[in-house]
Amino acid sequence: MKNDALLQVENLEISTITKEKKVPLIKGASFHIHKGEIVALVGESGCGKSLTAHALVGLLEKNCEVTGGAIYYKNKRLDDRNKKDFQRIRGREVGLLIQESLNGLNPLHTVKKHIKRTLKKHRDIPKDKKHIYELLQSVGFKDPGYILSSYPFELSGGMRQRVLLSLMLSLKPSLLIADEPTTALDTINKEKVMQLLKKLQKQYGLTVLLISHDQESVARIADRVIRMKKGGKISVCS
Ligand SMILES: Nc1ncnc2c1ncn2[C@@H]1O[C@H](COP(=O)(O)OP(=O)(O)OP(=O)(O)O)[C@@H](O)[C@H]1O
Repeated sequence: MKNDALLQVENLEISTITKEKKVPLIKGASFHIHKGEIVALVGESGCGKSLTAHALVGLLEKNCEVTGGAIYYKNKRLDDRNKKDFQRIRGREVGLLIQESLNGLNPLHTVKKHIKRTLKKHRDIPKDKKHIYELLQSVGFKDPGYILSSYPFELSGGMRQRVLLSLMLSLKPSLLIADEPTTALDTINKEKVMQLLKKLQKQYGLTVLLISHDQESVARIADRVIRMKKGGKISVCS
């Protein structure tokens, strides 16, 4: 394995397991990400991008398993960890931003409550007003006070997506996996979220695995684009 990679995926195989048999869904997926890089993983619908993303954070569905290959994160095997280990790694080390996360915003809670609840889970992260304001400013909000007092339904899709991103970033993950982070957004908001990721990469050295079926939109901000073929094989696009 390449020792200087933050994440190294080698010959990954993910299968569905039933009582009778194991059916591979992806096979032979290999790629790596260096610290501070934005790598876009593209490929047609159903090729296995989301499965890969979920395997990286230990969130495969119950009927799926990593059945071959290896995942290394900071030079340590990741795929053989137990549930508890993954809970510790998720959020603080590796953050996963998915479309469905938007549904995770509680309509009865203000943004302030969402942020406080996220921060409360981690003792060593600053929770003062200045820090929270900076966090919201870092995702492009010019009036954090207004956003903090808002409920999710009072915000646009793009704003909610940026609130989610701020929740993820508050935990300072070493690696952010963003799976189709802009699907529900219009073109202007799509571009805003993309540019924001680029800005965060430059400012904070954020490392991002950006998953999308839309190569054109992610290629603009990615340092490298890799393509997954149906069945899992990965080739380098640029
Ligand atoms: N829990 C599961 N059980 C059985 N098959 C699954 C499961 N999850 C995914 N698959 C299958 O694995 C393949 C890859 O799915 P995946 O969701 O990773 O595709 P994708 O590349 O992310 O597609 P999209 O761009 O549409 O999100 C698909 O054929 C899908 O039907």
